[in-house]
Amino acid sequence: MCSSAPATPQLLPTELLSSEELTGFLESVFPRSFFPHPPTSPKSPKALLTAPPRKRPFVTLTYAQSLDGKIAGPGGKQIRLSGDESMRLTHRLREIHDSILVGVGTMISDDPQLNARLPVLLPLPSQPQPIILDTNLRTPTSARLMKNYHMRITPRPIILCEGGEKASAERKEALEASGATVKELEVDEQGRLSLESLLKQEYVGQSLMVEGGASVISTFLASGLVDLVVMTIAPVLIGDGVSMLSKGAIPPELRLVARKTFGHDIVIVCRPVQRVV
Ligand SMILES: NC(=O)C1=CN([C@@H]2O[C@H](COP(=O)(O)OP(=O)(O)OC[C@H]3O[C@@H](n4cnc5c(N)ncnc54)[C@H](O)[C@@H]3O)[C@@H](O)[C@H]2O)C=CC1
Ligand SMILES: Nc1nc(O)c(N)c(N[C@@H]2O[C@H](COP(=O)(O)O)[C@@H](O)[C@H]2O)n1
Repeated sequence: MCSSAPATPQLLPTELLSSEELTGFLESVFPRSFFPHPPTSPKSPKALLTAPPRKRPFVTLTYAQSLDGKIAGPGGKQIRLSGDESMRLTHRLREIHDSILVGVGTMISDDPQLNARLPVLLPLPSQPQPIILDTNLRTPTSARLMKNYHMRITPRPIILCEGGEKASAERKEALEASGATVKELEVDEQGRLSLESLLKQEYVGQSLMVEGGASVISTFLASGLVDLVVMTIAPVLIGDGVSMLSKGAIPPELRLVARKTFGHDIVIVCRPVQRVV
């Protein structure tokens, strides 16, 4: 007799990855400038003292997907895809980047915390600066990012919106009162917040971790501004759901940099290369 599928995949237990092994993997794929100090040292001195001058911040795009290329369930429902080991990798990535970015679609669906809290919550100076691409200021004022800011768990989030007459003074005021900083950014020809312009902003620091969702992943990949893609592939099938690339997205070619098994998941690290037409 046929029974319905379990909500959570029934997987065999695996060994938890050691901290040294995790660090070793990251050191093998990221530039040296990411690891000058012990992991818990504050971010700004790290960035100021050791990073070599770059024309723009280092951009890491990272997300978790199912075997059928989905990053969320039907209607954008958040799904825990990463196992414990690859989730720890995500949190180490958050720790080593100066800033972390999501789009407003993710803010509305997931209400993410975007902090480094695994295996333990890191002190405020080691947390990345949260940045939200939110053209029309749709971020809920009740977002956990604001609550965490008030509890001194994460830096005050920066919400980026379209400027000029289209910016709603009322929404801006409400979001600032709830604990965010709202800043305006140029828009590109498609009317999206300009990624080129974003990467010139001082609050991005020297490294940006882009976590999604699908639209943001797609525009960053098409922009040619991504240095490294770190994707976690979980051994599950979702079926109906949100694909990692939006409809019509033009992805770049990718070159494999590294791959490693993290528990039940495979983490693949790639470098985008310009597509030769
Ligand atoms: N599995 C994973 O690793 C992740 C999954 N997700 C999932 O992704 C889904 C959300 O994805 P989307 O709806 O596509 O929303 P999204 O999070 O990509 O936000 C898109 C919105 O950002 C704004 N935006 C402004 N400038 C932009 C630009 N230059 N490029 C792209 N967007 C720009 C626009 O208002 C746009 O509608 C959720 O279901 C969430 O659960 C999100 C992050 C990671
Ligand atoms: N690495 C990873 N694995 C998954 O299985 C995921 N669903 C996600 N999602 C991303 O993480 C955000 C949630 O962050 P918090 O745990 O609230 O800090 C979510 O919004 C996605 O960006 N990532």
